Amino acid sequence: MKHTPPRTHLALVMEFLLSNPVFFFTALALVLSIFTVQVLKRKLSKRKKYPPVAGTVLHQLRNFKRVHDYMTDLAAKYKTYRLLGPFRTEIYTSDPANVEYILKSNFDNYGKGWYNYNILRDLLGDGIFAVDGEKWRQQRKISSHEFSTRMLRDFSSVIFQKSAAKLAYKLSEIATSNETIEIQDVFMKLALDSIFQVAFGVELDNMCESSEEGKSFGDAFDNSSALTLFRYVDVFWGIKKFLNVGSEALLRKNTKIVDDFVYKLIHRKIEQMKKEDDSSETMGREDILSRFLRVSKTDLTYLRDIILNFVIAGKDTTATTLSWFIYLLCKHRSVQEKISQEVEQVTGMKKITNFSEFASSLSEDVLEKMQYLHAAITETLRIYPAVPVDAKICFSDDTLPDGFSVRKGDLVAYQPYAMGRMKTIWGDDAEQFKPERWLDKNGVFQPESPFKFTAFQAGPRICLGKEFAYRQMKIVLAVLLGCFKFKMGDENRVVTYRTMINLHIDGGLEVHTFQRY
Ligand code: HEM
Repeated sequence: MKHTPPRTHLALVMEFLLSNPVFFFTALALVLSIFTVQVLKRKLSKRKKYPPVAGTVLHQLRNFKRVHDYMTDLAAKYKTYRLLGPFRTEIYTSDPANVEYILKSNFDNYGKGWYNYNILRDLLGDGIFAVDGEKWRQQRKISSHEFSTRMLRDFSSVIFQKSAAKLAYKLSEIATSNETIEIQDVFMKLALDSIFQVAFGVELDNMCESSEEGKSFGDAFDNSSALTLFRYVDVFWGIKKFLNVGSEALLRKNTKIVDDFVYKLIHRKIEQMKKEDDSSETMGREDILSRFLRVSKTDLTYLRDIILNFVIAGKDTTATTLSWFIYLLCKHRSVQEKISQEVEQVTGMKKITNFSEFASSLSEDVLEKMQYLHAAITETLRIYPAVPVDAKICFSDDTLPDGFSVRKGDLVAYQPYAMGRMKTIWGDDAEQFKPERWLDKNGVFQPESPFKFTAFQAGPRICLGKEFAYRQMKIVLAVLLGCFKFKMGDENRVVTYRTMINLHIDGGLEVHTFQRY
């Protein structure tokens, strides 16, 4: 018997195709089109244009102390550029069209991602700052509703007025001595006290340091925030956490103090509310925690995460902005004088001795009339934005409006600090402090596109506390400038920032205060 060698699958397929010409040509066309698509794809991907490489993350590290200015210099050369890093490419843009694209038009493709979540979750949990997708959407929805209620607005205004008056009393003591006061530290304490009271309905009184518990929470809270941010530059943090050593052991200890305090307050509030339910007295508690407890029976961890995220969001941002504002007014005495005059004109009050009464008179209608003050706060944020760089992770390969491509996993950041200094955006006087640039000829504030003025981010994730922050800052500053004059402790000092996530004044700001009249 003739032995026929076994035929391979390929031989069988070829035999079948040759005996069926229709199949043969169809298969040939299919193979050719797949091949053509592959070749085209390869050509197209070769044609992809990536942003110019402006350096590496090592250059960034070498310029760490002045990193925002280093990146501003790069931004003046390239609107969009790349820095190469060991784990990912970092893309920085100051082009408003790109900013609009990543923050709004293609919002779903840019977010916190696993990278940020992993770093932030020990402190922020599943709070709004750390998450994306459905978890974010849900919290954004309930929180924006809460922030827009009249109840919360009125409740928080009273807290801001009281804390501004308290600060005024403290400054009036300094004004009669020849001493200086470190105003950034005072603003930090004031901001924590106010936001904590709005969030939990409890007075910490950090500013006057009268409560031991409040002080130890305040310290632990600051330490946990700083240690969490340290993870961004510490490549060994994961191992240190596993071994519970060094900065990670400290972080665990401090987060525990924060958690114990917060859970105690939540439990206390639940007990209080139960008692009030029994006696049908449910009104009068408008802090965020009470409102959340009333509308939903959510689990305690989630509640802790939601509320603690507000405290983190609202503290350093407001405090640093107030500090830079006072610094800029010390450097620009004529602006300081104009604001004081505006406060005097709008309120009709000149020689103010009762600070509490004056602060209580600062209703929303009164604040609305302070257009120059509004412009000066906005101008401060343009030059010294509380969040100087804000990075997202790209979720899938993409091309930005300027034609530059980005790859999945790349870090893509917009840069409020650099953008605030770009002549292409603000004109030749970009680096000058000029509140007038925000006013029309009738002195009415004119907002800019949020994709140019990016201090509050933009798009669906725009800062939720923007109006809240303006209201707080306007109340505090109207009281301070209605009552006092400010001068730097050391006029010759070169003031600069400390490189952190928020733009703090390095070493704080010592100022002299004087009664206005
Ligand atoms: C000068 C004051 C402030 C500035 C400049 C500012 C700026 C910002 C920026 C840049 C972001 C985006 C951060 C990110 O990418 O995650 C943000 C988000 C946020 N801010 Fe503010 N903020 C200020 C005050 C506040 C205050 C007082 C609150 C609340 C009490 C607040 C609540 C939030 C929240 C909840 C988010 C997260 C929004 C989201 O992811 O959907 N902010 N803010």
